[in-house]
Amino acid sequence: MNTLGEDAKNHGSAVGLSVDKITIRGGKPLVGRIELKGAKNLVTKAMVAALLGETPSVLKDVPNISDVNIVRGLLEVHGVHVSEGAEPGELILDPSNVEVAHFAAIDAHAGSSRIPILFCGPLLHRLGEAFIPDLGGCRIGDRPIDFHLDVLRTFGAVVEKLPSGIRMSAPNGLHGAKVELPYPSVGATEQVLLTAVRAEGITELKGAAIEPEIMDLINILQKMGATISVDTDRVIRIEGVKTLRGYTHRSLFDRNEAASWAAAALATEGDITVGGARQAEMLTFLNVFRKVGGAFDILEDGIRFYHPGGELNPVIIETGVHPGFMTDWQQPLVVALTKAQGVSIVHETVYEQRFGFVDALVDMGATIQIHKECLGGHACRFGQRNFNHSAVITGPTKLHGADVEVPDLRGGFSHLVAALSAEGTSTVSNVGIIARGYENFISKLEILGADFDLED
Ligand SMILES: CC(=O)N[C@H]1[C@@H](OP(=O)(O)OP(=O)(O)OC[C@H]2O[C@@H](n3ccc(=O)[nH]c3=O)[C@H](O)[C@@H]2O)O[C@H](CO)[C@@H](O)[C@@H]1O
Ligand SMILES: C=C(OP(=O)(O)O)C(=O)O
Repeated sequence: MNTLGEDAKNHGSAVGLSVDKITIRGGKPLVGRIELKGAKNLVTKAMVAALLGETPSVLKDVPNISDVNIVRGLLEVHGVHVSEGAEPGELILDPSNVEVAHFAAIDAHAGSSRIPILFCGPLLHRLGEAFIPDLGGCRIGDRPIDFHLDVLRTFGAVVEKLPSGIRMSAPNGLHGAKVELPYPSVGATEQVLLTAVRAEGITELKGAAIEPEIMDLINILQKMGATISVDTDRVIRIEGVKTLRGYTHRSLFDRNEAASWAAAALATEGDITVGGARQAEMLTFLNVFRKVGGAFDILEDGIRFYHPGGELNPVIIETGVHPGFMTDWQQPLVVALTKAQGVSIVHETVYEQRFGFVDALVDMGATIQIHKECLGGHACRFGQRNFNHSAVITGPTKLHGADVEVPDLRGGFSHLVAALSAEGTSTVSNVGIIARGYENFISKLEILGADFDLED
């Protein structure tokens, strides 16, 4: 992300959101039902996968979020024809006329998403060359791309660092390989999948990430004609094929958005039914939600999350790769933990700098200390490395209104939740960033009875 304000506005305007600030009068429980669409962390990759097909793909439940618009723009720059389908949230992606795009055009469309790096494998197969622009995504750590570049080189890609960015080519084609990731990176696993499916020969990936969004990407690639097996112990085998066809697919729901609204229900002492949420992909979250003192009912078409009354309990959470507690779930839940009776710990083991959002919560009256040590019980990659990656939250504290500025996507949602649960009035600015991953969040707040005003 560049300067926060500029970035936030870009995100908001990309989805028709013209506001920058929300003034929230807190202390009112959020109550009602909202509906989810597809997962930001699947839909955007599914759109890239369409590049691999010889025929058009149809993707359903695509949310109106700015990351989707960025990927759409990048596909269009490469000659993919993208149109709306018959049902709301349906996209038709026709890759019949894929063409080389100029670096400047790619850079202009890359925006602040991390997805452009996943275009490499498909574009190398289709066009023999690809460019990687400056990547965005939340600034919650260094977020290097070394695993991606190493993997692509192993497949036979030639990587050149030019003054304008990174250029990639495959003069001898791409070949299946044995690959082992040093850490089960979601993006690098997707890089391997999107490259190996059309590489010559067999790829064996060890140390793969196995998040539900990755499994759904595998579903899509299998529909396209790929042969992929997921073995035990994070091993994925891919048999490369010469051609793939388009797919028709309804995206997995956004489990990160579901967890955010669940935390909002708990922190505001409310009752929110999240239509489209499913139990299986949220098992770990649901266990923690219950331990904290939240209640949930699994419905046929969603999950009802509510505060059943009584006190909330402190917990110790370590974020981790699936099936662990997802790093994108902790921020709104930290707000609920400020209301728990006692000391909670959140040990962030996925990103080294993901507690930037807590300063605003402290300004609102929370008692949170951040430590460099690994406090969850296990040593992680960030221990002994000077990173503030463990949070100690002492409750219960009453939050009061304050003026706060959204630092990143999930941190931003946690600021909304804090303001909604606080006594008095808060102003949350830079809210456009939230549009990167939360579809229609302002209408959803309205539906749930939040008391707020919007400002440009
Ligand atoms: C668009 C998308 O799907 N974003 C998700 C994806 O991000 P993303 O795919 O970027 O996350 P990764 O799983 O790759 O990153 C995990 C860790 O690996 C490190 N790493 C990664 C790649 C690399 O080349 N070198 C390296 O060191 C990262 O810095 C980080 O510390 O998975 C994360 C972990 O579930 C989620 O929080 C993000 O919401
Ligand atoms: C970190 C996140 O996403 P991204 O990888 O797109 O920055 C997130 O969704 O919380």
